[in-house]
Amino acid sequence: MSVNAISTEDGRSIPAAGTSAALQRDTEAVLTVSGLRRTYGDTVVAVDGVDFSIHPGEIVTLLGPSGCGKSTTLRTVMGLERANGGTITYQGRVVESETVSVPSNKRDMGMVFQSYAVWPHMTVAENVSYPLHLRKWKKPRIAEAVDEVLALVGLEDFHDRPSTKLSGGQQQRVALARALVYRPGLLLLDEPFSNLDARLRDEMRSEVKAIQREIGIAVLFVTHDQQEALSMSDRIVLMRQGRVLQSAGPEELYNHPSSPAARDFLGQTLVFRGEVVEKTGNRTSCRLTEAGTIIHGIEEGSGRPLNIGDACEISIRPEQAAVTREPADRLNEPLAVNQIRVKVTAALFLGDRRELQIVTARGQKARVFAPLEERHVEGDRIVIELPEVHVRVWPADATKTSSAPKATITREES
Ligand SMILES: Nc1ncnc2c1ncn2[C@@H]1O[C@H](COP(=O)(O)OP(=O)(O)OP(=O)(O)O)[C@@H](O)[C@H]1O
Repeated sequence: MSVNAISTEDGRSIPAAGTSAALQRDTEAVLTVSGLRRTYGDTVVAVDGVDFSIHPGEIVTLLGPSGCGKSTTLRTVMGLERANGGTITYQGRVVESETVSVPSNKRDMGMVFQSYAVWPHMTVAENVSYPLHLRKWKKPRIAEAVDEVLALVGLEDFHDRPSTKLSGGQQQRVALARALVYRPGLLLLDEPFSNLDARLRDEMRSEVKAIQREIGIAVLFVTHDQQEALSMSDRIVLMRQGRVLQSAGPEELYNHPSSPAARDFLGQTLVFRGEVVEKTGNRTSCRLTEAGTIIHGIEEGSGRPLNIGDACEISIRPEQAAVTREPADRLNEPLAVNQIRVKVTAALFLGDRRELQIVTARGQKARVFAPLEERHVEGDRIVIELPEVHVRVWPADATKTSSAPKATITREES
């Protein structure tokens, strides 16, 4: 499936990603969305001043909870919805603004929907060639482009297969081939894997990413699935209530969320309350409200520096908290810094490790992970260690901007 160059309708040859020609490609944004606004009637503000851009060869993902405006943003980029404000610039020209709205079929973008939208009365090749007939390509070039794209998505042997005789994953590949066949400058993917079973979804994620890397196309991807966003994206635009909360690479977003809302949406978090007792260099030390233990950590985000005496929140990702091997007879002794004592409420075998569901002295429920050799059972009292390098300290009132926590996110009951 290796492709060095891909051909376009007018016979141009576009360098594939990874080739030296591709390295010289234009680094200007393929797509720039600025101040995008979309309302429905007088009451619904679906998109409220969204800004982001996509550079050549990048996968940018719009991620956020249901109803935050992801699909509306994507559909407005595609030209299926009109904007009420802001500008969309694509390949150097404005395609959407107060005065301009280029129709979707003139935008040279490919789109794959959640419901594959493969036409049942057509064969694979007929489905895939359809956009080329609409664009009045000549027959020999259609045949060539269809063969090329079917090879790209691994369907070269399914050319004449009726679309009804395809599995879900194969239909999704047909939809992808149909979106790519005219070599658009941008591929839009709206939750394309959500109808597939878990195994196939994993497989398709890797394949789509490999295809994207191979042809070097820019992608705007919409999902509400954190794992999908983290594994697929070069950059994630995290949205909430029609606005951008934070835009960053997956690791940056996960490790350095700029607000509790961003932190709590992406992944699980253990959160404790406390008070700042010392600040030295990068270290902020807090006394935990519930145990009196001192926790050292790194101050994070939210703009307002903490002072000694301020109420604060201490957070850590569960996988970064370690279960210590504290002997049972020392369990009543004072704790060292960055330790907290908890009780196990359930121990689950996950195959490669154990998940311990825990509760703190003040009733906060959480989960941590332990190696297989740690055979804790319900009712055990254990000590968990919060390594300083992974502990983040926030102003306590910063949570007021936080979105409602998901079921898996735990926070201290106040
Ligand atoms: N045609 C419409 N008429 C009225 N309100 C709409 C319409 N389309 C979307 N909305 C509203 O706009 C908001 C954003 O919807 P949108 O579909 O963009 O969210 P989303 O983040 O893609 O959600 P999901 O992940 O559930 O698809 C929601 O409150 C939704 O109810």
